[in-house]
Amino acid sequence: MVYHLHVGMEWRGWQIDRFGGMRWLSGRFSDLAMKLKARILIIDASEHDAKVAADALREVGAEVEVAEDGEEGLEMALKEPFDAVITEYRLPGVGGLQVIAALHVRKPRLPVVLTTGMRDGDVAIRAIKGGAYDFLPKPLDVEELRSVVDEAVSAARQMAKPVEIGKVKQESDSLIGKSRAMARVYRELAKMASTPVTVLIRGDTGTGKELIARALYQHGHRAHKPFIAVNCAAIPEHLLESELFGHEKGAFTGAVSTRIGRFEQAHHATLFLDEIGDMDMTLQAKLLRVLQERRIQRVGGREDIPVDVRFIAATHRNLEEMIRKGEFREDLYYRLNVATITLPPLRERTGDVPLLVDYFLARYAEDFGQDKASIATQAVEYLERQPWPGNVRQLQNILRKALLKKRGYTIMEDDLRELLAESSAPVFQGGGESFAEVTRKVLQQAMDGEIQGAYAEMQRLMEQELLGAAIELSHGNKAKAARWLGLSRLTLREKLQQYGIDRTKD
Ligand SMILES: Nc1ncnc2c1ncn2[C@@H]1O[C@H](COP(=O)(O)OP(=O)(O)OP(=O)(O)O)[C@@H](O)[C@H]1O
Repeated sequence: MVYHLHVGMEWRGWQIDRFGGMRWLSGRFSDLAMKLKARILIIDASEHDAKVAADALREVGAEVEVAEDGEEGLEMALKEPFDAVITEYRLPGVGGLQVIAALHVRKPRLPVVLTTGMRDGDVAIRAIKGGAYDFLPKPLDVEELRSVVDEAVSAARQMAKPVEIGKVKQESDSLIGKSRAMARVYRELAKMASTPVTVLIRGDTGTGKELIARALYQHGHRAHKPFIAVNCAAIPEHLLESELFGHEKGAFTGAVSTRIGRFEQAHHATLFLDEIGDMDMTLQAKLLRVLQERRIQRVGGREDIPVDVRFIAATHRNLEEMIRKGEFREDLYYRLNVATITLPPLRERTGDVPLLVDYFLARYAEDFGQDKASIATQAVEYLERQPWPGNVRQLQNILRKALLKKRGYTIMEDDLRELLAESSAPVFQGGGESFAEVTRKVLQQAMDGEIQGAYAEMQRLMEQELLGAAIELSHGNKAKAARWLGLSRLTLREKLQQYGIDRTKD
């Protein structure tokens, strides 16, 4: 049974999941809006079922191949490049679980989703323990199928798309930057990748924390096993525990079967806990126990299950400040703070801006089918002088927009000035847009892939607007502004810095 909560256009959210618990599907927009650019293999002996799944995925842009039995499917999956595989449990000859086991060994970075019409919860457990990425009951729910496949495809890309450090290669993502601060990051990265220690990656939004997490994984000793990422901020608090720890049948109303959580799924592999600062205090305590004891109990379970996981965590939050406010556990902080990589904000390494500009322009020119992109020297210098509250992500988005706007003509300083003014205009006031219009605009940006997560973006816009207005009305008097806002002066100063709002005096 699926309940869709439609906010605005295609928001897909709450769902009574196939294990009977509430589940936050992906927190992203419908694949219909997103367009799934992926190559998927469906292994199913039922022509009807294969067609239903294939049509549902083709409709959103995926390229789909179908195999009718396990042997053929396995051969295709091993030979050809796919982003994800969907296999039925019951197949003539080589069964679905065997397909999963074989691919887990030979192509551990290829996510495999098991489908079955059997109501036996044991199949799901065996599949996930055997290395399946996820499990879908039949008859398939089209939206659920698309959502799970979309997640699987992004997981596959996170694992398989190489992250090059300091150099540019086709078909790879690159960490760009020659500044001293980035050189330090690369050194830390090299040192920590080959050790099993838990690494905490810190840095403002858009500074490249996810890239670093992928690089740590790819250059680490568990690169031949899966990389499982959980965004703690994208999953509602009360669902996060079950997502991580799993649950036993009957653990809570509606938990109709046992569910394997991400910790267990990441046994012998790597688990990336993104936005760890957004985890609530109770769960922080439970996470600390996992880090110390390396064993878990499923929600509602008694059995201690050993988990051998390499943890990578990331946050853009100021954990020290959170500890002071009683929002983050100090013991967990000390546990996590042993090995850290801190990414510098872009405004502290403006010397890297020209390199990033070259890199992104070349990439986007290729994506947009343009021969080459050109940008005026003054325009690059202008970019070097900006505060970049959204860091590399913001720079990347501005360049993308500039390229689309100029369609092959040289990008000038004025173009960038205009685009930056648009993107950082005080949307609620000066822009003359209503709250509803802004909301729609932000949702549209998320659908276009310009921003990651409309929720965080709205929060950022509101904060920026509120702080900007307070500073303006107080004529730059931070103490006054802080009082009006009900924030400590320290918090306000940090936030102003984060958003690059100055014009202030203490
Ligand atoms: N040093 C870099 N070189 C090249 N691209 C980068 C670099 N840093 C960030 N990016 C790009 O900027 C975008 C944002 O990076 P990423 O998602 O890793 O940031 P983040 O720190 O995890 O942000 P958030 O805290 O908002 O999740 C991505 O498209 C990433 O590829």
